[in-house]
Amino acid sequence: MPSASMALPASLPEPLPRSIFRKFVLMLCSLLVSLYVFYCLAEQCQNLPGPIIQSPEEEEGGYQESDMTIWQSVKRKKLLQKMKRQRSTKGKEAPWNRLFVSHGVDISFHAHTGEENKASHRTSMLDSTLTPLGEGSKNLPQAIIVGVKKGGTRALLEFLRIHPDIRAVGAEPHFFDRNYDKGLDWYRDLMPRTLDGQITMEKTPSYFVTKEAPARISAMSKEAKLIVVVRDPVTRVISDYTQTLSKRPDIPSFESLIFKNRTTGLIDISWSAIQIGIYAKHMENWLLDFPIDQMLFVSGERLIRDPAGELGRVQDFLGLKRIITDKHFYFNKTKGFPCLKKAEGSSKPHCLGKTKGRTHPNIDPKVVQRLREFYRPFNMKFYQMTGQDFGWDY
Ligand SMILES: Nc1ncnc2c1ncn2[C@@H]1O[C@H](COP(=O)(O)OS(=O)(=O)O)[C@@H](OP(=O)(O)O)[C@H]1O
Repeated sequence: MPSASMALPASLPEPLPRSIFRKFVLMLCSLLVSLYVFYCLAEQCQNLPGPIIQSPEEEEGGYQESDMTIWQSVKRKKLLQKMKRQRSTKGKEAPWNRLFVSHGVDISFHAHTGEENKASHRTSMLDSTLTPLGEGSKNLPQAIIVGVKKGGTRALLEFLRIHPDIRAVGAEPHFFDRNYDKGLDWYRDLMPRTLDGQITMEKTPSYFVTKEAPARISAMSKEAKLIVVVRDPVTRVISDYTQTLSKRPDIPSFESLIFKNRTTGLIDISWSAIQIGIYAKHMENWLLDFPIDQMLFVSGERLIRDPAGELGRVQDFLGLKRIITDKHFYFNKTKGFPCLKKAEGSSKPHCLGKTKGRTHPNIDPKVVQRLREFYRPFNMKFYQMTGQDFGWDY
């Protein structure tokens, strides 16, 4: 019988001595471990979001997990799951939690939102800034949904997010009203990463009524495209009141808030909810800094009746291919609103959360009529300015 060593072909090199081989494997392992640790640390730092102040007065509950949260890629989703796993193993004291606390920032969206929802908002904030290392760059927004409060701004943003060429920050940054002193770098850092040709967007409805907002946006970019979702000012003010009522059930009645003098029917224009609906007045301010063709006015009513039609106009305005069409929507009878058939990367239908589409209280028709009269001249002026009849006056 030939021995084992004799069976080896003569051309094979001498095997490495065991001790050298072991050292080599050990070094390789430690190199791989350090690379992995380095990667994890870098990834976490990259994805920590900057603080955002979200007033419960504004879009309370706007951006929930139950809302239409669109993932731009499966890769992002995987990363998020990984971050969630890391967070759950580290408990409540995860680094991003500590960061929010240490900044003293409350990013909850609703005064009445439960703790569970608050946690999901926090996750949503992370979602909106989550981007794998090296994928694209953060840019200042080229298009902003500037208003109006309760107009349908969340629906528009969430629908737009289906478009592969749009990347939007989920929460409202409130940069041009409340956070301007934080500077443009702070603002840019909130934005999601974009690839060449993709448009960065955000929405903050209170910009529309902020005196300084037009000049500040223009100072950032004279070419910025502005989108205003407008809604019948009468329904808008009732919606605004309904939102406040849901948080503070003890507020005075709608009637007592809108009238300065109930007997004479004098409307109290010092109430901010009334002021917001005087669109023509706010427009004068915007037109000092932006030409009208840089502004698009979306009908909040048509956004509900025919979302694809309004989305078509918005995509044209943004210079994008009409990718969002009828086939993306279905009407959810229970919700009473159009919803998305599926978010990207998901096969499930998605509706906005329960704070969107609340049942409004019944208001005395005479009071509604008085409000219609009040707004009519301002609406006429607004139709003239925009060249669009929104059909609120009949
Ligand atoms: N698809 C869909 N689903 C649900 N809700 C929809 C939708 N499209 C428009 N709307 C209307 O959006 C209203 C809320 O407007 P905003 O998102 O601008 O509110 S906020 O200012 O950000 O708080 C909200 O107002 P209310 O009905 O008064 O709750 C809705 O009427």
